[in-house]
Amino acid sequence: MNQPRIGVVGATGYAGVELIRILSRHPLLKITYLAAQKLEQSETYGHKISAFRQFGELPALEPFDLERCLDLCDLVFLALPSGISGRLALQIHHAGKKVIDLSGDLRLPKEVYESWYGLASPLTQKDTHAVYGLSDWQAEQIANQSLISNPGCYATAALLSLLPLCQTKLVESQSVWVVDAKSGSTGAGKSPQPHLLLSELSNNFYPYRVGCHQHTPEIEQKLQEESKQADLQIQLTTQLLPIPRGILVSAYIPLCSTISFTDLYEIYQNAYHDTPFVSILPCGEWPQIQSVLGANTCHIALHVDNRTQMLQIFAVIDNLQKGAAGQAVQNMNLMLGWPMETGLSLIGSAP
Ligand SMILES: NC(=O)C1=CN([C@@H]2O[C@H](COP(=O)(O)OP(=O)(O)OC[C@H]3O[C@@H](n4cnc5c(N)ncnc54)[C@H](OP(=O)(O)O)[C@@H]3O)[C@@H](O)[C@H]2O)C=CC1
Ligand SMILES: CC(=O)N[C@@H](CCC(=O)OP(=O)(O)O)C(=O)O
Repeated sequence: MNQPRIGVVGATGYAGVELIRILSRHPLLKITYLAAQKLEQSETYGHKISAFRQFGELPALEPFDLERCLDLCDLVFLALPSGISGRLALQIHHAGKKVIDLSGDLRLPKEVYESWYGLASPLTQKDTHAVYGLSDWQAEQIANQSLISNPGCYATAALLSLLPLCQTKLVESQSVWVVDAKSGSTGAGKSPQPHLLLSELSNNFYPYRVGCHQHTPEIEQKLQEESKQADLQIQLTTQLLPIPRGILVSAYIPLCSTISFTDLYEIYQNAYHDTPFVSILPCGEWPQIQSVLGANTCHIALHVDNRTQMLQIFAVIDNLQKGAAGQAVQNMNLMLGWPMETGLSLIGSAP
């Protein structure tokens, strides 16, 4: 079989570069199209992104052109800002190509998207719904699909932490689940913004978009679907850490019945027994962002507090890997019928 031809649009952004880092080592495909926006003319990728300086096997980086993208690709990753990405994803998909959209544009119903993102949704009534690409949770639903909406970074860490609870009777119906989430600065993309200056960010740490973060409905939607509790809510706090990469989610969940650590651990092990990318840590071990940097992995730790009748659940991911490019490549592997770990590292880069 010919190797599938793969394109990346948004190839100079943080998620795009991470995609190309992974795809350039993937054994079963050929990268045939790399595009961004602010380019006068085509140039070598290594000239623009110096980490690739000596890597001469990539196509030239071009200003995006839809016709060329359709001519040159069988499957396209869109790593573009929300508000731009979804519309292009639908155009490319309607032209018969497989698409993985990393933006928030196709993750939510039209009205919900418009109220949380403050942008016009690209969805119309007749659009095929994209499949939500939470690959470690629903690999079967992703296999052989042609339009995937890749989850948000906070949403990935939160959902991997919380979804196994949805199939138990451990939690109060109508309870509010507290999700305290912290991210490194690459989560905000590479566009210059004052709050991302070294002098603002270093030696600093603070919450942002409290009460209105766009991943709130994305997380609630999936939890409600899996628990069949339409009123389940989360209280999400997002915070900016003075590090470039990584997310730590700490979730606090009221219990309505008691459970031992061993039984809870078994529920989580069973939930992720099919994936090599999610590890449940043994009793008393706590996850560290450093352990997942550069890898498409998620480490989850559990604590049952019998004193307060609460569960504490902690998860770490690399926002650019499991939270974006790594999960997107895992989704591609599933879509194309390949083993889902193909081309993906299981080992973090730290220390
Ligand atoms: N960063 C992260 O951790 C995560 C990001 N995401 C999502 O992935 C997407 C990309 O994020 P990120 O890489 O951080 O963003 P960046 O701002 O770092 O990169 C955006 C990329 O899109 C390109 N671009 C922008 N507008 C256009 C256009 N009209 N036509 C062609 N190319 C265009 C930019 O090129 P140029 O510079 O030439 O304009 C750049 O290559 C976003 O939707 C984001 O929400 C999802 C999960 C995690
Ligand atoms: C640190 C930081 O700013 N992180 C980003 C997360 C980016 C992301 O995943 O956003 P989408 O929903 O558009 O994909 C944020 O909080 O908006």
